[in-house]
Amino acid sequence: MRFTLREVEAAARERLDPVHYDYFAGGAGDEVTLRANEAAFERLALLPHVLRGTAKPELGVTLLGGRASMPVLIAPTAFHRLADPEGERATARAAAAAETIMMVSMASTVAVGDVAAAAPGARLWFQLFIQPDMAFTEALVRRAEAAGCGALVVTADSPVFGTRGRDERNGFRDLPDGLCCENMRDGDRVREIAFSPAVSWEHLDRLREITSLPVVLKGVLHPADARAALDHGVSALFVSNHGGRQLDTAPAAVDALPEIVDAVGGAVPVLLDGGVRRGTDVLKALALGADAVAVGRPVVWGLAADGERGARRVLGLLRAEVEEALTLCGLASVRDLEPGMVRRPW
Ligand SMILES: Cc1cc2nc3c(=O)[nH]c(=O)nc-3n(C[C@H](O)[C@H](O)[C@H](O)COP(=O)(O)O)c2cc1C
Ligand SMILES: CC(C)CC(=O)C(=O)O
Repeated sequence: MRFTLREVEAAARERLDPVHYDYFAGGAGDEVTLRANEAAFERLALLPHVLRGTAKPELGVTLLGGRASMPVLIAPTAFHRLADPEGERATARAAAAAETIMMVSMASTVAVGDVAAAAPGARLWFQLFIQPDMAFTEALVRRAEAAGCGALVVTADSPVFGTRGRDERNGFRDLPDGLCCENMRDGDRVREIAFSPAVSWEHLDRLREITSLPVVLKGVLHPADARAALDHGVSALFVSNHGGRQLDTAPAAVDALPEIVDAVGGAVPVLLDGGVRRGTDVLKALALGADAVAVGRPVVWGLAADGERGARRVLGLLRAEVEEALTLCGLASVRDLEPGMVRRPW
């Protein structure tokens, strides 16, 4: 039995090809940001209340008109079939069982429509790297709409693909034969995902013109960009440094959160990912103003360790930890978390 996310990761590591483990685990540059994401949570202390006379705490949240049974969502990660033959189908079934939202990566190894078909009742959002070829971007949007996705998660932190030393040293460039980015099919070819520094706010405006789906802007760290995003009509902001895989030495996600929350001023929901490994991390992010968090690697570790069951286990562990931490903090609901409950001990 695996009792913590760390144990799930250790089990995944044993089962994965080391090259694929490194792809999932690694970060950009010296992995400063990768380490900082978890370290920043550890540095924060939770200040509990006592004698509140509460009952079993309420964990549910409503985001963009949809409900999640807990404030822990599944961040978009690529290539799930490297971790498990069922790939994103298994992840989506685990998401449906946990009644939480799965963000399906544009680089999924199962097409988004097939992910939806495999997991009736799953709440899916589609992650998009805006392609400079807006006609193809529109085709992707239509696939996401047809699959019933409830939002587009536009990843803005990847004008180029970050350099990950582990992948360079391992020579990991391509997916094994038989696997590809299924959403990138275009007639009888599979397109490469384009990462382009030319993508701008104008592209975001054009995207909003071609779809009525709400847009979640992912990868925002600068408060000025959060304000600009509001001017461009985004429906939610997603504080993220891509799990330390893009700009190394960008701040830890939870350290960047308060300024973004301040800039947003409650106008739209704020999400966060990066380094969430414990229920107490979830409480800290919510106390500092996030409406929900997402986990990337932990779900991949669950998948690699034990397929759909492993992904369910990860989500179940996080749910139990959030519930226990809320109870120990004397809170009746995730909504009762406030900034005064988080301290930097020094
Ligand atoms: C293996 C892997 C693949 C990822 N693929 C994508 C992706 O396709 N699109 C995207 O927007 N973010 C991607 N991310 C970033 C995640 O959405 C998320 O920001 C990050 O994993 C959160 O950090 P955590 O892994 O510490 O939870 C990926 C991250 C990992 C680890
Ligand atoms: C294949 C990539 C699009 C996935 C990604 O964003 C990542 O590896 O961080």
